[in-house]
Amino acid sequence: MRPYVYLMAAVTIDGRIASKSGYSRLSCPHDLKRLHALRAEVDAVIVGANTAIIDNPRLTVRYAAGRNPTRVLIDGALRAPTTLRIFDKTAPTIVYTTNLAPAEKINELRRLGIEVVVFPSHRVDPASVLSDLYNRGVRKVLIEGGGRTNWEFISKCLVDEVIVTVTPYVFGSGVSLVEGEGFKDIEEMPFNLKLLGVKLCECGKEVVVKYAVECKKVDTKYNRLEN
Ligand SMILES: NC(=O)C1=CN([C@@H]2O[C@H](COP(=O)(O)OP(=O)(O)OC[C@H]3O[C@@H](n4cnc5c(N)ncnc54)[C@H](OP(=O)(O)O)[C@@H]3O)[C@@H](O)[C@H]2O)C=CC1
Ligand SMILES: Nc1nc(O)c(N)c(N[C@@H]2O[C@H](COP(=O)(O)O)[C@@H](O)[C@H]2O)n1
Repeated sequence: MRPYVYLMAAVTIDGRIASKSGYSRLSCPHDLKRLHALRAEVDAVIVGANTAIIDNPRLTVRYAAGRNPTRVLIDGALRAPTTLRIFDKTAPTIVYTTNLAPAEKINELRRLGIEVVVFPSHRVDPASVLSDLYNRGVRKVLIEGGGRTNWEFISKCLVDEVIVTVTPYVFGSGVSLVEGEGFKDIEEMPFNLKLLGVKLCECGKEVVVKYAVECKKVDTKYNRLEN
């Protein structure tokens, strides 16, 4: 079993979530309120190593009412410095890493009270992350990027809902919403996207688009949700 999975991001009109320099602050204050309201609704928020290192995010609920979710970091080689905000005491944090992680860094994080799960391989398996979170009582998850992490989950049909805010900017290069090996055509996509809604942001400059991810083939082991 796995939790229900949301993926949320703000993109430029050319589909970038960050510029070539790593700049990513795209959302207006209204959109940030939506992000924080969703954080308050879920039990856990997932980010990848680059997002943790570049943004140094808090991943807490500040612009909406509600409790902080558990923060989840996927960091294969455990590159994230222990001084990052994601390791502070404001909310629990779980790190998923691999056998590439230095033992001393794992111990350092554990001494800080961080839960560290080490996969016995060179890769973190996203389906196993979700099933582990489910076993810890997590029923709703928000994936907050970046592009590579989004690919890891969506390419395996491990996302249920995508919420993208299109903002009035163009980067021309940088990080796309989804960054991976890619699909050669729409037939190769393992899912269909069903439009759930479109909303003009309160700021009048951004558009929020919501899609349901419908898997073409349901993997009974990993894609099964609790009913
Ligand atoms: N505008 C927006 O809404 C948002 C923008 N962003 C931006 O996105 C950018 C970062 O995106 P991106 O560079 O794609 O990086 P990610 O944040 O997705 O991090 C990718 C790294 O995480 C580790 N990782 C992810 N999945 C796995 C796995 N299954 N197994 C092992 N390691 C894994 C890898 O580290 P390693 O290579 O060490 O193995 C990988 O290189 C930042 O600039 C950030 O600001 C982020 C979120 C939202
Ligand atoms: N939805 C969304 N819109 C943007 O414009 C963003 N830059 C992000 N980024 C995500 O939010 C994290 C920062 O969180 P804190 O404010 O520090 O709590 C960042 O790391 C991305 O995951 N998202």
